Amino acid sequence: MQNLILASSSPRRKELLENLQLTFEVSSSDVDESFDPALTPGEIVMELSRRKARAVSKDNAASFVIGADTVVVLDGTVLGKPLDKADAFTMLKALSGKEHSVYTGVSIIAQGKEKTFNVKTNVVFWELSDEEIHAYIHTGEPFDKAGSYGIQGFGSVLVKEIKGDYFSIVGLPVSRTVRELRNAGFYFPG
Ligand SMILES: Cc1cn([C@H]2C[C@H](O)[C@@H](COP(=O)(O)OP(=O)(O)OP(=O)(O)O)O2)c(=O)[nH]c1=O
Repeated sequence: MQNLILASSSPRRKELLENLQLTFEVSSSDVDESFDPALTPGEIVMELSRRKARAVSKDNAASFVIGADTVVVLDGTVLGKPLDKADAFTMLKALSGKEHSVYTGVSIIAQGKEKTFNVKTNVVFWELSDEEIHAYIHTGEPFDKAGSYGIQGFGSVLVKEIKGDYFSIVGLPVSRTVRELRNAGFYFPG
């Protein structure tokens, strides 16, 4: 019997895996999310996803463990989650009318083997008025999300174009993840 664990506290990642009707547990641990600023965004999300997966895998060596991490990158600057309303406003104002990249790293640990990859998706925002930004912040949606927006919610209205994998922006590149799980020996019926 194969055991799958999602090493994440993100309700969005849980929902994306649930869509596949997979049976899995959720187990997250507080890992240090600081990173070396000299790393590229792809390296950062891979490093953090690896830390999250390893923290859970160490006590669950027989399971398939998935860790993930998402950041938004605008003109070379890495944007994580906003600290407060003012920080969210600064991020959304900076993203307005521009194209940015969303990087999601995924780490799969299974039977002592580790596979880590990252997926980059570009997103173009409409020009946003200050009123629109304030109204969006008022929804409360930005606060637990990289770049201060959620494309799956009210944030969808801010987005003009997506170039790449929608699911990766939400926090888990589902198809690549399942393909890598299969490569690691996981049986996926779909
Ligand atoms: C850009 C974007 C990010 N996000 C979310 C995905 C992630 O949950 C979050 C980025 O933070 P992460 O640190 O990647 O994840 P997390 O803290 O939510 O969960 P954990 O570390 O336990 O796995 O931003 C959206 O939900 N929608 C979006 O459009």
